Amino acid sequence: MSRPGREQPLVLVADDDQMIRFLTREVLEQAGFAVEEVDDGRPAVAAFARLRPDVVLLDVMMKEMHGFDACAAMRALPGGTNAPILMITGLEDVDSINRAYEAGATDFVTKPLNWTILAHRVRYMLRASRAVQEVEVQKLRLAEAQRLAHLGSWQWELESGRIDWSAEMFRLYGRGVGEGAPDRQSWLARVNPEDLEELDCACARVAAEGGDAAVDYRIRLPGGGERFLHEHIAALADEHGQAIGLRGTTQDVTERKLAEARIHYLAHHDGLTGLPNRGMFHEQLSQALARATRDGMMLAVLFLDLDRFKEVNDGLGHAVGDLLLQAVAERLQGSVREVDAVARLGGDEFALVQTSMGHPAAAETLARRLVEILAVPVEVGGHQVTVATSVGIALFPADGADAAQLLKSADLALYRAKADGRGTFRFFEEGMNRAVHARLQLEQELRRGIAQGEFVLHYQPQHDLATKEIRSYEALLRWQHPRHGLVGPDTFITVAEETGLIEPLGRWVMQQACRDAARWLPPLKVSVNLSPAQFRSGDIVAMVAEALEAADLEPDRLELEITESLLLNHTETTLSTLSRLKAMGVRIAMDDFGTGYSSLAYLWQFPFDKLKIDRSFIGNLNVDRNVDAIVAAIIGLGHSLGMTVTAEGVEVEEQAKFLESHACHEIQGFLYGTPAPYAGLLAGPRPDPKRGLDPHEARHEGAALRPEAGGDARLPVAASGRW
Ligand SMILES: Nc1nc2c(ncn2[C@@H]2O[C@H](COP(=O)(O)O[C@H]3[C@@H](O)[C@H](n4cnc5c(=O)[nH]c(N)nc54)O[C@@H]3COP(=O)(O)O)[C@@H](O)[C@H]2O)c(=O)[nH]1
Repeated sequence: MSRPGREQPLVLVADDDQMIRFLTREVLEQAGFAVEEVDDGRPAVAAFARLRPDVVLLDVMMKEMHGFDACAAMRALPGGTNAPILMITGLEDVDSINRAYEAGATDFVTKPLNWTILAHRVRYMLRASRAVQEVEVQKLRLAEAQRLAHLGSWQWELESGRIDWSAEMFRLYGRGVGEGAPDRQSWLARVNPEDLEELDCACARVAAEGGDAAVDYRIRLPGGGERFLHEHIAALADEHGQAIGLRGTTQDVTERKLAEARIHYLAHHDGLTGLPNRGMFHEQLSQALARATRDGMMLAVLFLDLDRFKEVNDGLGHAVGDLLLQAVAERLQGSVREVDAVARLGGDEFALVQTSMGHPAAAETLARRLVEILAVPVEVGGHQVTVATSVGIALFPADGADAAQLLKSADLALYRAKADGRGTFRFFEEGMNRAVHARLQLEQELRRGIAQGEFVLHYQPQHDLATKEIRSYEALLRWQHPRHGLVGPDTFITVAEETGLIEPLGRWVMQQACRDAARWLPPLKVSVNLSPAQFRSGDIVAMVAEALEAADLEPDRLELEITESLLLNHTETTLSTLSRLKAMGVRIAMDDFGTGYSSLAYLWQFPFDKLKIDRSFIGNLNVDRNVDAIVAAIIGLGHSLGMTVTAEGVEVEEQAKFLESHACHEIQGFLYGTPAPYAGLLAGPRPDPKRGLDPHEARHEGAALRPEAGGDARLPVAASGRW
């Protein structure tokens, strides 16, 4: 029962009467206490400070400092607040007793002392003191635990309105611990008005019905800012079970709430642009649909896709691609009303809900504006980037009754916008579904056809107009479809380009054409068509070099036909690729010349080896004088620039005569030979015993009608390793 490190409890006895001190010591030592004596108030205070006794017996009447003052002084010392101090008064008057309590005495006894019960009295005091100490320790521990857990506690007496707060409650509310408990009004004034009703109702319910309740609410801190609190409220009942008050525990859950809010945000927003993601857009659209149904209004779903975003990503890097997407998101947000929702659905796809519309024209106006705004070049990562945007529009209620259906319709409309030339918008129409379905089927078929090796090359000769000798063959792709027969490239090239299948397909064409040409006698050449999509994906220079090397074909026997559309975008990159190909020794031909918008500008920028006059001009030769003049001018241009001029689509003798009279170098067309399988070429020329065809004797007539021999121009099946 004594202090730690002390075997017996120590009693400090302060009395100026030596006899009393002696007798007290005798009694207490016999009862198992250790005793320290002093004869006045001042040494008593000093001894208290030094020894920290477990109990003090303090006489009131002493010479220098009486017991009241000594008691008050001890209380002010460390450890003095709860120390058990027994005052010994000689006077049994009320005034002395009051003074003793006022000075802080724990209890008092009067003289003459009853020696029999003194030791018991001291023991009880000591026990009571220990209990108080224990409670104090527990309170401190509880306060510390509450502080660590940000857990406050409070009690509210209903009748008096008195509210007690624990120290942590003050801290939670951003107030000084000693500031004094609040009243109901000042407490609730701190609660966020949006949450007040819920908290107030919960308190009222518990007060009226008993039991408990839990509420989450926000409070406003004195210095600004908010804190989230979790409140557990329980009723305080009297012995009859009647509610006399409320008590509660209050926990700071700000961090958890913020983390939850962050998780919720991340789950519903796109990390790159901060826009709502697909899931949230679905929710927003469903809510907008519910409102539109209720108000009998129209709404529009606009589905946006950036045209050629992949080129930016691949060409300038993903960091630039990301910046571009952020810039697009900003522009989109800046172009819609606050009530309209904008979202990034993934990749370069964005979507928008336009609400409260009276007429479809509003959606058209918005779509037009978006196409325009997004077409303005963006400065990202030191690059001026221009992307066009295609927009598909679906209207509610006409094009779908729910979010999923509307999105599908808008997607189909987008698909049409892209197919119709990009950088434009289209409204959903019945029938789009069927068209898209057919296109998807074609894509699947194409994949299967590639895997099965169903593609073959046909060759069409290009004749020297003066000598009538074949200068080269143009390789033209055909699909030997198991059900549809021989399918021309116009049916599938666009889908191959859009799906990226043009890359493996084009690679195979290049390899096969080089392999075939290597079997012809020099200088017979082969022309291969290149799609702009092939320039966008992969390294075309390496692809050509590999094909030449694998076939052991001299580069100057390969001619690459490109169209003006290739030069419309990223001219600099494309021109540099073309220059690298030309530097390898490969010849470059401008196909379909005259059909583009700025043909002449391209001629000035790149030294093409050949110009192929588009067959739309040749078909109108001798029919339209203007066409005659244009064709004559193109031939003259080719002569001046030192380029070979080839006329495509020559079908009748008169056309050939016109071209001959204007010194056109080469002609290609059904008049001199239709495209035919490789084996069909043998119909005219005599094969070279060592290598293949002799071009000077080669004639190509009716070859297409001949059955294919050997099928060596077929696309190899996947097992060949290249696929
Ligand atoms: N990227 C690739 N494109 C290719 C490849 N193979 C072909 N193509 C392109 O597909 C388009 C259609 O080609 P095709 O159906 O083969 O038509 C060619 C000829 O058959 C046709 N032609 C030739 N002479 C005449 C004629 O006298 N009259 C007439 N009506 N048509 C004729 O012209 C097409 C060749 O044109 P061009 O390429 O412009 O020289 C076509 O655009 C092909 O380029 C491929 O492997 N990759």
